Amino acid sequence: MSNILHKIKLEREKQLSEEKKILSKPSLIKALKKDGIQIIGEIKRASPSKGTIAKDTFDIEKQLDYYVKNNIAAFSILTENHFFKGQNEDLTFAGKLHPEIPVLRKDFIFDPFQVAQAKFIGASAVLLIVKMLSDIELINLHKLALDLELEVLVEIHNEEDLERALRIPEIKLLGINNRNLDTFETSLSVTENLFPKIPAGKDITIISESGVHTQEDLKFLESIGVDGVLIGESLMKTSLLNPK
Ligand SMILES: O=P(O)(O)OC[C@@H](O)[C@@H](O)c1c[nH]c2ccccc12
Repeated sequence: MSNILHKIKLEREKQLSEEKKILSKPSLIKALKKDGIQIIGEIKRASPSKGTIAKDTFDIEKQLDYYVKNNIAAFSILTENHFFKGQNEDLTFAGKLHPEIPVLRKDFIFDPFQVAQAKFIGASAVLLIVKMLSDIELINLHKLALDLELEVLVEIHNEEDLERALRIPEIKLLGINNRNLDTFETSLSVTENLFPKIPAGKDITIISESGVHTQEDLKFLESIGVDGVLIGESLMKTSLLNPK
């Protein structure tokens, strides 16, 4: 490299690290590693299995405050519009209102553009659903996210998904989805059965997703040993935590 290019690069590196700091977000994994079972509270206005979930009076600011008051570890914000009535603006809003809380972009990601977009709308982490992606897509999208300083929640539902997820280099965060996406049925036994098959010692943070409705469900999942749970419907519809 010519001398001047080398000098410019050194100078530019300093400025770039400042620019990166401006976009840096709190870590979802760190938040999940705290003692006790951690809760990720989701903003889910609707879903293909339940139809409309949010009442007409739904106020996202109030809902986020309710989560924060009850010490949730992170927000999960659906940004898919057609089936889940989500929007990118919800995510940006949550991140600006509570900058200390990590935000997971809950969406159906298959295009590298969506990963970059997650960064620029303010996410701490993105979801990759193993079943939606080929091995090569999984590995490439995962790497792109890490390169952009985003964390990745890799979602699995069965042993085949788990095997494929474990082939992703540097996998750090796994989500066991209790919902069967063909039947929409949820069963916590999905977590009960898959959790022991995840190799210990790889330092993988593990959460259980979907179908958590009661304090007993929470206790059961805590007894299995997951680091956290992701809850949507029950938090949107009822006061599963403390009264709103
Ligand atoms: O509303 P529930 O049953 O608490 O589920 C929340 C969350 O796990 C669910 O919304 C979900 C899990 N994986 C997903 C992937 C895409 C969209 C949504 C999801």
